[in-house]
Amino acid sequence: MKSAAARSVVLGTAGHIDHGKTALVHALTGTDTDRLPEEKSRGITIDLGFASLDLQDPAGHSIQLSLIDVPGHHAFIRNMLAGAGGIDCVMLVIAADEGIKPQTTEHLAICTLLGIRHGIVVITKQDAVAPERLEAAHQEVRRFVEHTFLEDAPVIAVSARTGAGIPTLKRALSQLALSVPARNADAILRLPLDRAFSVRGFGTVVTGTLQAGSLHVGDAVHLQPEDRSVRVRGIQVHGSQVSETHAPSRVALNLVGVEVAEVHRGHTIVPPETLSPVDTVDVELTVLPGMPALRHRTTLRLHAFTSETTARVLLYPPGENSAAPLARLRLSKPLLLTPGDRFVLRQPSPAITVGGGRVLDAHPLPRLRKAAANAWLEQLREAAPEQQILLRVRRRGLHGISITTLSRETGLHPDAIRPIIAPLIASKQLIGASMGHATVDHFLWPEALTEAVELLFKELERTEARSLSRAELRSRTKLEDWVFALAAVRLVQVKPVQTVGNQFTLRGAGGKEPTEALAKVEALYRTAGLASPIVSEVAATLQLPHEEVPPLITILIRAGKLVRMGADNLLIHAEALVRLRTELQKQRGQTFDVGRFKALTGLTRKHAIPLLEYLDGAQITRNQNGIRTVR
Ligand SMILES: Nc1nc2c(ncn2[C@@H]2O[C@H](COP(=O)(O)OP(=O)(O)OP(=O)(O)O)[C@@H](O)[C@H]2O)c(=O)[nH]1
Repeated sequence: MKSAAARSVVLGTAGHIDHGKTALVHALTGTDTDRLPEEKSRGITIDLGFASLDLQDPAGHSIQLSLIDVPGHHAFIRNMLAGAGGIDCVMLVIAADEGIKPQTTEHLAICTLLGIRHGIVVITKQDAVAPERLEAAHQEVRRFVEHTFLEDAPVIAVSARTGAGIPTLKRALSQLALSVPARNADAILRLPLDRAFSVRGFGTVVTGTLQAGSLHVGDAVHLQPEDRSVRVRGIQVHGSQVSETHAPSRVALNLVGVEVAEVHRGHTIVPPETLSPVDTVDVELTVLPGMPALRHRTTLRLHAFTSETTARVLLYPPGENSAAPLARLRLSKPLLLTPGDRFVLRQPSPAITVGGGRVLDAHPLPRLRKAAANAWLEQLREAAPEQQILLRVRRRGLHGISITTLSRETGLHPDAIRPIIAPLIASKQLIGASMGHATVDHFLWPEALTEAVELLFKELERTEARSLSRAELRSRTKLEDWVFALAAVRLVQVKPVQTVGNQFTLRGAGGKEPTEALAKVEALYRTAGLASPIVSEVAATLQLPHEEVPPLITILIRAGKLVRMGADNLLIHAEALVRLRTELQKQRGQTFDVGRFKALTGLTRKHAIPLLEYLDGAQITRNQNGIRTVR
């Protein structure tokens, strides 16, 4: 964020055609913002114009005012909207001779819909009217701004032609700039582009009003909605080369990695892998006074920042706040939107502004029932930032949410989310997990953890063996790795479950009353004696599901019924081993090699070798160069 000594504020003009906006910007800054030949020949503004004004606050600190001059002609409202979408405050221009006209009203309404709360009213062309008319214009203006955000704004009469009133206006603009609150420093870098052109020797240059964050020369950024990587080769702010710039500011960027034909107004620059375009948003609507209520399934034009698209309005059932109905907007083209973003809705024909609104959620969950989504939005719309985070974690249920997704959903930088979420974790309103990283970066609603534990427990109860390996339990419950890890820890704390290695077993399972499958497996090994089956053969022989056998074997090993031969997959029933041991003890001191052992026992080499190694390990035989002696 910039220091108070170099405050930067973006001011937009607004007002009816020919009321003197461009002339006023020229009188204030010396810049003629009408640059297009058609603008010159027709004497009207068609597209946005840009200028800057260096002011000082009473303490002598400099204020840089970026001015965006917008067209007043009703045919160019979409250009006006592209400019007004990113301003901090407005200068509503009204000609003394004409007074309030249709676009005076429409522009003020648009500024209100865009959430602009600071501004100034300028009565222009004071030189062209008699003092009585000027006085009447003043009164007309005062009545006009009653009950609007400009109600208490200064109203200053000027003449761009004679320069009268301009010094007073400059002082009022300094005051206005000081009253504008600083931009949200927690928001993710975002630069909606309003122009793209090519400059000989440099290549692609884009311009826009930096809404949030900072840009530095050399930054790797993404161009949305194409999600294209580009690099910032150079930055200019009001004609001066700079190495970095901070929101809010008017910036021109020289980009590497994109041709001029591939980038245009409506594209947005964001940091890589952060914000992404969306085509469905849940919003709070505002309908302008005098306009009929919006109908379900109406199609309108939506304007947000420098973007526009067609939006289909799907109304939620009317709630308590009938002045601001909730709706889902389906956009015909993905746009970059985050909660809190304002937008304007226009009817295509006749082209009029009907309303606008505020984005509540740009990532609605798919397949969520309408009533549930509606209830959630009703809570969200009034919620403070920390409550919003709680609501967002809670609605993810068993899936929980990562800090990256939370950042994308809220539009807030992860570093801004962490201090909000840390007290929520400390007070146990949320559960945090660190997936092997130093920082906690995944979050879960406490009741979701309880639910996950129940899921694991039920899964164990459902299996015949009452025992499952970690991998099997995880794949059956289909929980995210990190949620499973949290639930597995909690499972053994709160449920009658024990773990041995990677095996989860219900306590008491495999005890006095062996289950049917357990008995079958044991019987198979008992009958086989030393020539026992390998594990994969057990499932086939007994026609058991493949994955159920290892847990049963684990239970039998733990119960002392089966003995594992070394690291091999060979298991032998304990009774067969006892018989062999008794047999060998009768032959103490005798020697034999592998071949003789095979002949005596009838075993193949595959069985004989691990069994002999087991006997050596158990100190029943001693091995000297392949010749065993019975101890
Ligand atoms: N007498 C007088 N004429 C003015 C004054 N300001 C502007 N004009 C004239 O009014 C006409 C329109 O002025 P602009 O500044 O182009 O009006 P605008 O509001 O920018 O028009 P659009 O951008 O097309 O909406 C021009 O002929 C100006 O010379 C003023 O203070 N006094």
